Amino acid sequence: MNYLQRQSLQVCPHPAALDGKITLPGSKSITNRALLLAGLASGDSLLSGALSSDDTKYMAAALRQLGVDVEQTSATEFSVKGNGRLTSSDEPLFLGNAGTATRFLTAAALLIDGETVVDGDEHMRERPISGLTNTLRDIGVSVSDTNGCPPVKVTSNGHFPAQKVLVDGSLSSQYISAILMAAACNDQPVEVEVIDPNMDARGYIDITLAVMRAFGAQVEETAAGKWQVSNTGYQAQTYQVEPDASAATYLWAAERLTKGRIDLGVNPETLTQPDAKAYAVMQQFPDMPAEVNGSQMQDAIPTLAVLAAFNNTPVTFTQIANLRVKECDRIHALATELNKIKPGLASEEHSSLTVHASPDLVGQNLPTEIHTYADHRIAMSFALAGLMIDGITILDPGCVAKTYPAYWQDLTGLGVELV
Ligand SMILES: O=C(O)C1=C[C@@H](OP(=O)(O)O)[C@@H](O)[C@H](O)C1
Ligand SMILES: C=C(OP(=O)(O)O)C(=O)O
Repeated sequence: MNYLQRQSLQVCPHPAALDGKITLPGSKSITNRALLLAGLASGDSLLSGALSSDDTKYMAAALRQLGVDVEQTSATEFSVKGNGRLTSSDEPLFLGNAGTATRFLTAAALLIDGETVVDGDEHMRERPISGLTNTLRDIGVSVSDTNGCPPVKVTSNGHFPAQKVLVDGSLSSQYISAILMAAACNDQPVEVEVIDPNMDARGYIDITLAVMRAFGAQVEETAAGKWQVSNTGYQAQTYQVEPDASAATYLWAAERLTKGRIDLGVNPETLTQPDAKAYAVMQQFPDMPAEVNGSQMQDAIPTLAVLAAFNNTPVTFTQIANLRVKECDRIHALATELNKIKPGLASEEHSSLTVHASPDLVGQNLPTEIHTYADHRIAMSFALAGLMIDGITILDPGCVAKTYPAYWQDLTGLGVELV
């Protein structure tokens, strides 16, 4: 059954314990960093445990356009043959709605001699990139964006033009990651500093630094939010990608909701991605705390919010304003769809979301069509509500292909019925 092509899927309730074993997809964040750095390196890299999904396919295709020989050699492996530089493409790079690929390649375009156009689908064209394009402009790069969003055009002579860069990462940490990764290919060391060192999603910067170092870069954090990036370039590697922590959150939540045991083959404490922090919060279910600061585990908030609908007491997720500029306005989408299930179930503020817990929802018949806003995380998280409530239908279930194409199959493998 190809669930990705269905217009809708109804999730049949499965209040009994979900038990089984799932092999998680590889981390999107790490796969797209490793693909880029392998592409910037000279020599043959092999990435294993990698994610094969829309986001990584767009990154791989763009790198091919830029002269890198990238081949997906199995469901979880990419072979990447780089020649130490990217070459200009006559055609725009089309990156769908992959924020990582779009932001990382916009900064990498500095290393390309010529003109590079970075574009995405209609959703990506509404996601801000001006924090990054303004930074590039400040260091003398000729760059244009479209009302602060893609398409972006970068014209460069192939050299990173500055030794000091100040980045505003307040709307997306990906801008900072993008600059850091490109900086190692300068012919001089570069100092990268963020305007606010108490940034959201700091854990993604740590992932960037880890993958950079794995590919031979030398980066030192000289003060909070300030890094000295040496001009090492990158070396080809055999590299193992860790499983995706954000994908794991759906299964951790399914386990808590159904009091089951799903073997994901990985200890949450060993995962380096920010969303692994959500595991500890979920372990407190059905008594999750009244306030959860979401700034350092942003992609896990849809999962936690749907779980919170079944908590014993209300939960407010704070410091999550950036959720408004993800694949959709996730605060609004979560509030709207939770309220469709039961009016008053959620309320939103600019940078927070309160889920007014209602454990009595379990076992009720509440026919509800969940609009998913082309957002994989809205689809995957609301499927969890379908395990507990009769009548939950997920519209456009194919949107999960962005990061977890096997999601529906994996649920059915655990015994969940989808109609
Ligand atoms: O760097 C990354 O891999 C990511 C950073 C986060 O985005 P922002 O930096 O835009 O908050 C996160 O939401 C996204 O899924 C992946
Ligand atoms: C925000 C996300 O993705 P992107 O990499 O497109 O920013 C996400 O996967 O939740």
